[in-house]
Amino acid sequence: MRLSAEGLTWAVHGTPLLVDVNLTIEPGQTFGLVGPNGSGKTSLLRLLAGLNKPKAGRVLMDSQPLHTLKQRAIAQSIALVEQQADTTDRITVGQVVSLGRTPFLTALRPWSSNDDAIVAKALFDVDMAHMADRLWHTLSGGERQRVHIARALAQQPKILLLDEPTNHLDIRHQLSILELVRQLPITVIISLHDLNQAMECDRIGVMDRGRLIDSGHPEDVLTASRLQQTFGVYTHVIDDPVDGKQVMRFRSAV
Ligand SMILES: Nc1ncnc2c1ncn2[C@@H]1O[C@H](COP(=O)(O)OP(=O)(O)OP(=O)(O)O)[C@@H](O)[C@H]1O
Repeated sequence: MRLSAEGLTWAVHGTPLLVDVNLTIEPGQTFGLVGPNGSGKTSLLRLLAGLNKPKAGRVLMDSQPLHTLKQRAIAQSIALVEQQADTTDRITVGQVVSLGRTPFLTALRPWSSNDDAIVAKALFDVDMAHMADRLWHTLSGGERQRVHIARALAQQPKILLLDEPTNHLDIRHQLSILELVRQLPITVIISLHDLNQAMECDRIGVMDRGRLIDSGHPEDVLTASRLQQTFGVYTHVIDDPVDGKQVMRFRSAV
């Protein structure tokens, strides 16, 4: 499914936080969203997920404007993994992931063994199957993050939005989650602070002070001059002698 933003603008108490964002992500692409702290990545993801309403502009799923759809219909196509999502309920890991099936359940279509299988697969994919019966509040930060991703996977979305999904993960789980989402045959938008990891995306967009200032192929977008201008760092680009891929090393510009 294609996801587009047309002239998206968002403000809080008169302060513009997103300004005229135009973006199209083609079906099946993995789009990396990068930018300094406070540049608007989370704000954009929440608008793309239909959680906040734009002051101007619109979001389209294929040709369907998001604002014409009910939240349940949006949740049947779009899943968002937020940076900070918490619950105080006494709820198990398996129950959290089962919530991903909610948009599809009705009186005529109650929980079935197919839903059990989808939840089990989602837990397996994030390496949390062995903790299905653990209480949520006993989990570590990284384990919680993997469960949130599993809940979104259980939603079987056509578009998956992930807000810094690897920030609490150890390196093995960072790599396996990124590999997992890249291989999903769906449209993925993922905000990342690790610019070397962002290089693995099909396309990249750079946010700066509420604007999408550049987008395109990673090597065209994340140039040394862009990194100096937008992130305030000097960058050395090195060719990895093992696989020939480019690796960035950063040095403070001040
Ligand atoms: N509800 C709100 N009220 C006031 N300001 C807000 C609100 N939500 C976000 N902001 C501000 O909007 C700006 C963009 O925030 P946002 O969370 O979208 O940035 P980000 O790029 O995701 O940042 P980070 O990399 O730190 O996660 C920030 O300056 C933030 O303080």
